[in-house]
Amino acid sequence: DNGGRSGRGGRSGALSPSPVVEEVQRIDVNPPKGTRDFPPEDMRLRTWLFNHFREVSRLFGFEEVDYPVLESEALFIRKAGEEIRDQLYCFEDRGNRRVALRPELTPSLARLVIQKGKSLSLPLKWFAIGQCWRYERMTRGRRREHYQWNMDILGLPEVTAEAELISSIVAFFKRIGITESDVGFKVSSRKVLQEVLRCYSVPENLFGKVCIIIDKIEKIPIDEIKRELNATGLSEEAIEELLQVLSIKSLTKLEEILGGAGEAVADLKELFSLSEKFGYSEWIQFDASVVRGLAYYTGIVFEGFDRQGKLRAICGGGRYDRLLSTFGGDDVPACGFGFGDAVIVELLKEKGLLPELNLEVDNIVCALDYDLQGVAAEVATKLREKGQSVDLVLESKPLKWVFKRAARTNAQRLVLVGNTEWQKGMVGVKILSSGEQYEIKLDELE
Ligand SMILES: OCc1cccc(Br)n1
Repeated sequence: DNGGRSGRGGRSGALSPSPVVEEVQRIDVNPPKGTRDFPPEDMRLRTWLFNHFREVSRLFGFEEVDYPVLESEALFIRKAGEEIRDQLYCFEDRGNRRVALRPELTPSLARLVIQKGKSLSLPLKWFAIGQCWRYERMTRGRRREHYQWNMDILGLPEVTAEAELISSIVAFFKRIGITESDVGFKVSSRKVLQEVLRCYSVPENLFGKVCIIIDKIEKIPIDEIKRELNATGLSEEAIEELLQVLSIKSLTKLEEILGGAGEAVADLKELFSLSEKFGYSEWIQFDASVVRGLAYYTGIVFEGFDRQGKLRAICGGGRYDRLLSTFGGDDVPACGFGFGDAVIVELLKEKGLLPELNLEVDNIVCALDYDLQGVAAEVATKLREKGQSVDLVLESKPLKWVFKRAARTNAQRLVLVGNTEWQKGMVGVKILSSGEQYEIKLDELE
């Protein structure tokens, strides 16, 4: 069915009017609230960003993995009061199963590692770039989906794993022109909190909840923080001491307060020493107030921030040694990070570092007469088999139109198939940047 279009060489694209035109209500052509389309120019930037994510992951010897966007809701039900839980994009499917669009990738990784069990050889280094979802009341007009790059190392209890992960993020920043004067990493350890809470014999099961409250320290008033901490059962004294410790910005000071025997100080000292060896010590700073907003972190935590303080956290991660056992699996030491696709673009805009990405095509091939459409297809196929991209004009168009399209698509070369030349087995070529033009035998066309 040619859709009512006229025959060969006729005006293409014109549909013969249907006999009865019923009034069709126009659908909402915007994507659902909080979601984005990626038209070509936006997709070029996303592809550019993801290619850097992938190249860094390759340089660090990580293997790519992925999981379903849809997971069992149970994977994300944690009782620590996390925002990610309150905003879970969950529903009951037609089989009456409780399911959710993943709000993060780490629980899926844990699920797959448990599923694979002993067949996996540790340590494993996996990376993923996946779309993650949250259902937030649109009052705040924030997005409901973003793409996250995750890198995770499982099976390594040593702090070298965290040091390697931060190194990979630094490598990414450097590739796109971001320096340590633009961004830094605030680094701490949840063991700092643990050691303080232990002094006040706070039960371990409160640990996640306390962390989630403290993660809000810069987002809600301090009195609200104290009230919520109090509501978990912490004494006034414990709360005061906790807030004191959280304001510490130097490891030396931390050691004075906690003593030198604890794991928190030892881990952090080792990380800062490794950062010298990795060559990114200028990028990181100790900041005891960093706890991150996910309940399952158990050790070192870190977050990338813009030094101008204009943007939300760029990325974040840490150690989560106990996550697998919360799903009934055997614990495996683990650490990883998530890096969203939105804040980084805001940062690149701020810094004037957005790349110029234009559509590029090597050739535009056009038959000057519709009878030569087959020959044009032959030319296009030959060039494509040589690895050259070809925008083949699939209809009869005036040369003016072809030149206009060549300019818009930034075609490097125009190949014209015309009767005169084709009688001699030749095609016409025009190099669009220089204007140089010549005839050439088809089998000599490179
Ligand atoms: O960073 C939290 C988050 C999770 C899912 C989707 C979006 Br947008 N943001």
